Amino acid sequence: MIVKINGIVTIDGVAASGKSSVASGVARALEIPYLSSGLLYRAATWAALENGLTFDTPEAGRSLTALLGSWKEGGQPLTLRPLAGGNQIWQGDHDLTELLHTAQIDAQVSAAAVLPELRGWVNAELQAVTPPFLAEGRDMGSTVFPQAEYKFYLYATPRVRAERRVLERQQDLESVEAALKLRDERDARQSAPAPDAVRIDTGGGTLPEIIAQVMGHLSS
Ligand SMILES: Nc1ncnc2c1ncn2[C@@H]1O[C@H](COP(=O)(O)OP(=O)(O)OP(=O)(O)O)[C@@H](O)[C@H]1O
Ligand SMILES: Nc1ccn([C@H]2C[C@H](O)[C@@H](COP(=O)(O)O)O2)c(=O)n1
Repeated sequence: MIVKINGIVTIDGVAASGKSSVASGVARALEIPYLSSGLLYRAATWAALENGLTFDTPEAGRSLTALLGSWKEGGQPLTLRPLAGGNQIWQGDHDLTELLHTAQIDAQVSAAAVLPELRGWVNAELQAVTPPFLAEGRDMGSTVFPQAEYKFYLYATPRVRAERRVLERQQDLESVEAALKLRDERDARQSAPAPDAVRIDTGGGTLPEIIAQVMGHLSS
């Protein structure tokens, strides 16, 4: 059965719960783009670190958004390319995507994402996109697109998520699990999923099965 979406689908969830992988699979099946809000937060964190900005001063948020604004004015904006196979972030003609999934960015991104000015910048970037699309992150169905047609929330135990992550990165299981728990705790202080989202435990199936579960809700 072909499912047609004209509006917005949101997928929120905890770190490494499978948001991007599930979003990519569902977006491909629906033939619509998906937008990774986490990638925008990661890119802004990278920009701050590259330019010696810190996140713990009263002017941190303004300094960071001023930097992003100056890049835009200079014709080198951070740009999200919402490719269905995997989102990319470019600055001018440089693809930054590979630089954004490091342990250093993982450790710093929650501190950047707490800044209201940065949250406003990310939300405005996403809200400028014309539907249909799928948006994934932490607060897509609650704050950014409360009007979404369909909302999902993905979760899994820290151990399941850490076991998956160590397959992608050269790190040991215990430290990955500890870092995920810390990021969960920090992220939960600044963003909450929509209470009306369908909750899916991604530990309960393979990736194709979880994608099929989401598709089942969209077609019913
Ligand atoms: N059943 C499953 N559901 C979702 N992801 C799975 C599943 N099984 C394995 N994975 C794997 O889990 C890993 C983490 O997924 P992904 O990067 O999509 O998560 P994420 O929530 O977007 O992460 P982050 O919050 O760090 O950006 C990927 O390697 C993905 O292939
Ligand atoms: N809607 C969002 C999306 C992301 N963040 C922050 C918090 C995350 O730790 C970080 C990286 O996101 P991920 O790649 O893990 O999806 O970005 C947020 O606060 N709100």
